[in-house]
Amino acid sequence: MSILNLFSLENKVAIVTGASTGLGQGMAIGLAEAGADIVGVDYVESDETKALIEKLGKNYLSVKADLIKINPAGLQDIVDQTVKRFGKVDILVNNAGIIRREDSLNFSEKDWDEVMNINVKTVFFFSQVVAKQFVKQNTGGKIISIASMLSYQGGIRVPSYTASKSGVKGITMTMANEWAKYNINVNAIAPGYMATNNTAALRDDEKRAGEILERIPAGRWGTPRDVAGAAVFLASDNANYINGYTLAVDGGWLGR
Ligand SMILES: NC(=O)c1ccc[n+]([C@@H]2O[C@H](COP(=O)([O-])OP(=O)(O)OC[C@H]3O[C@@H](n4cnc5c(N)ncnc54)[C@H](O)[C@@H]3O)[C@@H](O)[C@H]2O)c1
Ligand SMILES: O=C(O)C(=O)C[C@H](O)[C@H](O)CO
Repeated sequence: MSILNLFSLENKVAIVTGASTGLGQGMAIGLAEAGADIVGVDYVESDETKALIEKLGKNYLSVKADLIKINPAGLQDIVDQTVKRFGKVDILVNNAGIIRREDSLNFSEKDWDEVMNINVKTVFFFSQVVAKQFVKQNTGGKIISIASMLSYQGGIRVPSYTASKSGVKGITMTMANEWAKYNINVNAIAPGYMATNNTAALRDDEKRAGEILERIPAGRWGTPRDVAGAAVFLASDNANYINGYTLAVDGGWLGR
């Protein structure tokens, strides 16, 4: 098989959380361009994502769910809907995530719990129910979770986000260690500073936006398209021997 064919996701089925906008939409489009049908899970359904995927000749199933409040039974229900529609699951992209900004002296329990729930607890339990499905199918599969620069650094006024993204990097290694024997690859992508809703407050703050831009060796903020190629690679057979790794897509930020 040629190296280019090994990038193909033809006949694969990918679940992408937070596919309605931002990095999730970019990765859903990238995976569909590589051949996958997509199940987009979001609390806001997007006609735009659906239209863009269908334009590529791929199927899009939209599942509405609040990933802050969902429990493992609710996540299993999404897997069941996917299997009912497409017969199987091959790829999970745990992308949906939120950030809450407040001084650590004043940070609330609500902002702690909501961020930890969606950014790390749901990532773990969605991975668990999808991994069980991979074992049942006896196919192996790929799990990709979205980490952050704040998996490596402290950040400012974002304690629960930093805890959650450090957690994503950690559990990526734990799950990879345990599930490699089932041909399941669990990896993460750590995007740098990307121009999406997640960073709107940073980009609105002229001083902070300037400091960030000045520190990015690439000299620009990242885009959803920048992470799409990394997601396609990690979802493909070219990544079969990569496990437990967090890949920075950061314009060089961490190297500086
Ligand atoms: N933008 C960045 O600079 C950056 C950097 C590193 C990591 N990330 C991470 O990338 C991921 C995607 O973020 P983004 O930048 O595209 O942000 P975004 O806010 O543009 O997109 C987040 C998506 O998740 C969905 N979502 C939010 N809360 C949800 C909920 N409760 N239930 C279901 N869906 C929900 C939103 O509707 C949206 O489609 C997040 O995990 C974020 O932490 C972003
Ligand atoms: O550093 C901050 O305040 C951030 O907002 C972090 C970004 O959202 C992003 O996660 C960096 O990878």
